[in-house]
Amino acid sequence: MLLNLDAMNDQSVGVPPEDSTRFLSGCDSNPALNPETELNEGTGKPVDGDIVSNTDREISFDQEPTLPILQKIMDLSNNIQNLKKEHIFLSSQVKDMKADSILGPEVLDTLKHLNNQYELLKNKYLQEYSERKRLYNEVIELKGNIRVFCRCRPINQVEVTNGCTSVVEFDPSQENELHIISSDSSKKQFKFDHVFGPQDGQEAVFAQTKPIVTSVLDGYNVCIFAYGQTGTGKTFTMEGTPENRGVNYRTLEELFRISGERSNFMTYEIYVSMLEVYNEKIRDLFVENSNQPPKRLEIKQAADGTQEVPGLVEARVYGTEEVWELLKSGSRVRSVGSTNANELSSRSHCLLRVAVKGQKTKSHLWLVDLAGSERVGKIEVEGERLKESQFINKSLSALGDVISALASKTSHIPYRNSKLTHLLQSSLGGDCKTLMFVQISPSTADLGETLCSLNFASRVRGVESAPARKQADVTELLKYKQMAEKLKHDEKDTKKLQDNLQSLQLRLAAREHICKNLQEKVRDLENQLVEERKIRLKQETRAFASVSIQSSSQRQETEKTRTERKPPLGPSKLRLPLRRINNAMSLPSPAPPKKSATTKGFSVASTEDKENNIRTMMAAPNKNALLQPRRISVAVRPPLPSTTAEVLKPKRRVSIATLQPEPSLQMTTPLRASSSHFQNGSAIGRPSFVRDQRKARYSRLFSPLPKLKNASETSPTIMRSSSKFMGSPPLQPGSWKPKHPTVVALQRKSLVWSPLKLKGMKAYRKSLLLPSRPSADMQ
Ligand SMILES: Nc1ncnc2c1ncn2[C@@H]1O[C@H](COP(=O)(O)OP(=O)(O)OP(=O)(O)O)[C@@H](O)[C@H]1O
Repeated sequence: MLLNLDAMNDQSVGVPPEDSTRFLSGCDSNPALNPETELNEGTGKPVDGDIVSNTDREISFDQEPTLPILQKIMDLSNNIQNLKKEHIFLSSQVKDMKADSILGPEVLDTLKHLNNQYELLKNKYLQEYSERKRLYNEVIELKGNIRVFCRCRPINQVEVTNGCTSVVEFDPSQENELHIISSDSSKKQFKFDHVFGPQDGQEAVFAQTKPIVTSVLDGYNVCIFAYGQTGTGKTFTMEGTPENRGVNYRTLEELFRISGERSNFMTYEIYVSMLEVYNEKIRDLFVENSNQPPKRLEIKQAADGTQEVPGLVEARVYGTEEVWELLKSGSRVRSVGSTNANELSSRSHCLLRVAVKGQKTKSHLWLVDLAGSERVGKIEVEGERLKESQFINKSLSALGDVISALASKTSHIPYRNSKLTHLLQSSLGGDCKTLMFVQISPSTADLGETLCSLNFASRVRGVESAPARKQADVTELLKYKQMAEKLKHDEKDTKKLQDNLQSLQLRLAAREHICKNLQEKVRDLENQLVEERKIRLKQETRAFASVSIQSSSQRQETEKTRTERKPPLGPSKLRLPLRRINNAMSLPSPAPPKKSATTKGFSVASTEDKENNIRTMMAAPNKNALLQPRRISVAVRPPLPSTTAEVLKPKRRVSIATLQPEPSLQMTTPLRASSSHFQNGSAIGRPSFVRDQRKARYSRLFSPLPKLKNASETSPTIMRSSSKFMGSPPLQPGSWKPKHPTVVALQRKSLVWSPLKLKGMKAYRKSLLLPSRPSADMQ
């Protein structure tokens, strides 16, 4: 700030110039404090050229006292200087802050980190968004791509005056069905995806519609139309009134809201067009009526396969108010006419097209207010109105055909049968979503038309949910249901099997335990047997030694006795052949046989059983029956033709008796001796029962072999038995030689035949030899 001191001097009255000069000279010495000096910003030094030379204009204030104004100037100059200093200081501070704190590396790092986080969150959000979109779409598809809502308007004043009543009944608990009371008081039920009653406002309607319309932002084509008789509220539902705005306005409002929400990562452009199809002609409703004839619009197929109307005005919209004005202007242009059903009846189909252009997508939403569907006769029209009605009906029936074809998934969809369906082609079918509002009147006067509309809507919905689609769903459901039942059943079975397995395992464990015990017992018994055999062998060896000494003297005597006493053998027919022990027959017994030890085909009866069998056998009249080969206890002997008393006598083993070796051959086996007591199947010349059975047995076993005079002396039975048992040919004195390996072995070896030798006959040995030893004589 420069002060014009010359001027000041002129104005200063009574101030001595000397005093003034003195006063100012102090300020001059320091240029920074000189109010006239403009300091260089930053250095605080005076700017060159701004230094004021006070020598030229020295002012002396000596003569006059300092004026108050001058004092004020001085104060202000001081203030200025202070402020300048402060400014310089603050400037340097700002410079420092810029360099260090604001854009320092830490701040930059933080910013970078935040930026990364932002990108990450943005990507996550986009992923979630696409997933939500997919799920949302699935929900819509599950509900059905073609959905039908029914809306019934309230009964109006005219209808009340005319005495009409409501024919529609709603069940508040069932929001998707309604009943129509017919003239005969019968009720007809209709079901839809949702039913709106007279009390349901525009908000409630749009709440159900919203999920479908917003699909357009996700790239789906959507078509919503209102169908019904004239005056039932189609225009009210779609356009609404300023107080009760309809689906069209609310849809655009919602689209703006969502696009605003997504504006951070997605940008949408929204365009609207409005047209009507009147008498099969397309008219642009955004072109105001003028005196010129309206431009004729046609439908063309675009390169991407969509239907376009070249020349149709498409207005980009940015907000709801703008939309409302456009809709109003379009509605004004629409063709309306007065019918006796509606003062301002829509005589055309009004279509509002909303095009949404996303970053990669472009989709269309059609909001259609159809012309009244009533039958021609109903509204008593003629002339131009009649023609309109015919066009309307034709196009509505074409729409019905298209929806039916879509729902039943037929290969040909008749889109081109009307301008309406042709226009909607790319928004009807495929993965497009379709919603139909069927508007009805509650009045009794409109019952016929109401039933017509409801039947049409039911057909649309019913076909949609019938074979092609719903049935597939039902089949799938049934399949899952069956699978679930099977699974349940299988689980039950598995549980049962597990229980069974568990019990079997327990039983097995118990059996194993028993088995182990039995094995131990068997082992003990075998050991016992071995011991016993050893003892017996010793005894037999001793007995044989003593017997062989007396054998020569006794042989003569024995033979003589045998020849005298031995009765001839019975006829061979009556004698039963000796059988293999495992092929022996059992005797028929009236009583079931008692439990006996059985080992691999060998049945060993108890002593009591054997006796019973013998008795039964004796009593059996049919002897052939006895010959039937059956398993028989080796303890049982076949009956003999001799007396009962003889039969009951203990017998010697036939097998032993049949062995007839060469007389010359000196047999060392005790088997040879056994036949000496056996003649005609009965033991002769031996005590009937010997108390010491073992001794008796030994004596029998080791008695000298009988001398056979000739072959004729040998009983055929014996021969046969012998041959069967040992495989030896009929005996020829002096010529017979054993051929069978067993016999040869027996002759060579000094051994006693015993069932003990049989392998695998543990039970046999156990029961026959050890525990019931006395029964051995029965063999
Ligand atoms: N749900 C409703 N609530 C209140 N008023 C309704 C309702 N639905 C229809 N209206 C009224 O009924 C009258 C006829 O409705 P609107 O013109 O919408 O019928 P429309 O089906 O479009 O008839 P048209 O086919 O002849 O154009 C209007 O006055 C409208 O306000």
